[in-house]
Amino acid sequence: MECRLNIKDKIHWIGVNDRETTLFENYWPLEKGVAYNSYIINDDKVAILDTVKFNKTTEYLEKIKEIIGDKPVDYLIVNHMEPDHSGSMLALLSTYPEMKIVGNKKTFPFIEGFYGITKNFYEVGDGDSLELGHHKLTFHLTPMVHWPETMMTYDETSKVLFSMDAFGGFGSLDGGIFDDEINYEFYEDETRRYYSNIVAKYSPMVQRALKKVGSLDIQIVAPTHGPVWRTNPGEIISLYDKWSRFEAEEGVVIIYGSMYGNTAKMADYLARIIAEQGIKNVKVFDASKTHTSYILSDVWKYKSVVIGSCAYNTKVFSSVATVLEKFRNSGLKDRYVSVFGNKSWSGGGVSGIDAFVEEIGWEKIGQSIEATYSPKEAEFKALQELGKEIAARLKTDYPE
Ligand SMILES: Cc1cc2nc3c(=O)[nH]c(=O)nc-3n(C[C@H](O)[C@H](O)[C@H](O)COP(=O)(O)O)c2cc1C
Repeated sequence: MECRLNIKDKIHWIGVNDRETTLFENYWPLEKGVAYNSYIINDDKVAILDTVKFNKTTEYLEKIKEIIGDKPVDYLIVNHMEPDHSGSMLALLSTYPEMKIVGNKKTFPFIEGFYGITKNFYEVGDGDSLELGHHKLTFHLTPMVHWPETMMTYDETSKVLFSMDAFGGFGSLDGGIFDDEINYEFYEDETRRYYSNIVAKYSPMVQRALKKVGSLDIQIVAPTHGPVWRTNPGEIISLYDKWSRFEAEEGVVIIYGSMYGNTAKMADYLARIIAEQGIKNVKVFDASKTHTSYILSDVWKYKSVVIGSCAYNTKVFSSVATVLEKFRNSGLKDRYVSVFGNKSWSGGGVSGIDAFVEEIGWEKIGQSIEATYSPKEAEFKALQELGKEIAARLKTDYPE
């Protein structure tokens, strides 16, 4: 992509696309790639905001050179130290040895620990400013969104918020880089998937950060992944606000684990009942087929969750157990939950999910339904009642 891509005034996007890495953090699928966004302000002083992952360093350094020619880079502003953004730092410092590395006091131990760099540090505190000539940057410390050292940088001149991973999403930038140039629905989904997978555990800190930058006049949100939000920055800010308050939409996510189809049959039956009641957003996931990444993203979106499992060596089936562990770790609150499953002797699946429900504190709808060998008349009747109860609750919560 054109490396001179201008954001505003003297600010350029110098990010890169990564379509080779298959798993983000070696866990979350990147079916549509990811972009590592970096920005350069080519003012009297040259400042770069965050770098890119190490696998893209050569391309990245070329982009910088094309913009600034023989000028040196004066500052590298480190909003976030995760290696997908700091991975080219050492190469950048080797190319520009006089460059000052700007961070807060929590940033520098990461720099030394990861890269052995101990010099050129320029420490800033909350509210400090840095003049580049025309542009004036201020620093806003936003710890634990989602690492200890995280901060955001605001350009007072151009009203751009460099927000690091906050407001970022999966998906490479395929030509379109601004919110008015892209398929919005795709990037909204991928941004929610990124939020629920990567940032969500720290939702209370996200709320704190939103309050902190809420008084700024933000005309452009420039995150380190996903689109740059220039036409409607308020949209992504309000989505983040909604997600970090655990606000949900009308809909049901049914997740099941099944070896021989009996639990799957119950899931499909329940889905049909709920749809018959007029609930349009009903998603059914086989936990053994769909990566937890996508399930978590939809559970972040919809209010009602139904979890089903066969009994497996006295426990919840392994693929469902993985999903439950991710739910637990994500800190998600305020969901409805219902439970079903199958056994052939003393069980373990349904009782395991029940223990999870007890622990996570979501509101339970209906009684747990457990079939033995295979679901029969009694279980189908119970599923009918459950489906109606879930739908009725949603209709009350989300009146048309
Ligand atoms: C490897 C294996 C382990 C099982 N462990 C248990 C168990 O611990 N307790 C139990 O009641 N049933 C156990 N079962 C039986 C299944 O849970 C039962 O047949 C159930 O109906 C399967 O549901 P499904 O068709 O959705 O896979 C086990 C079955 C298999 C194949």
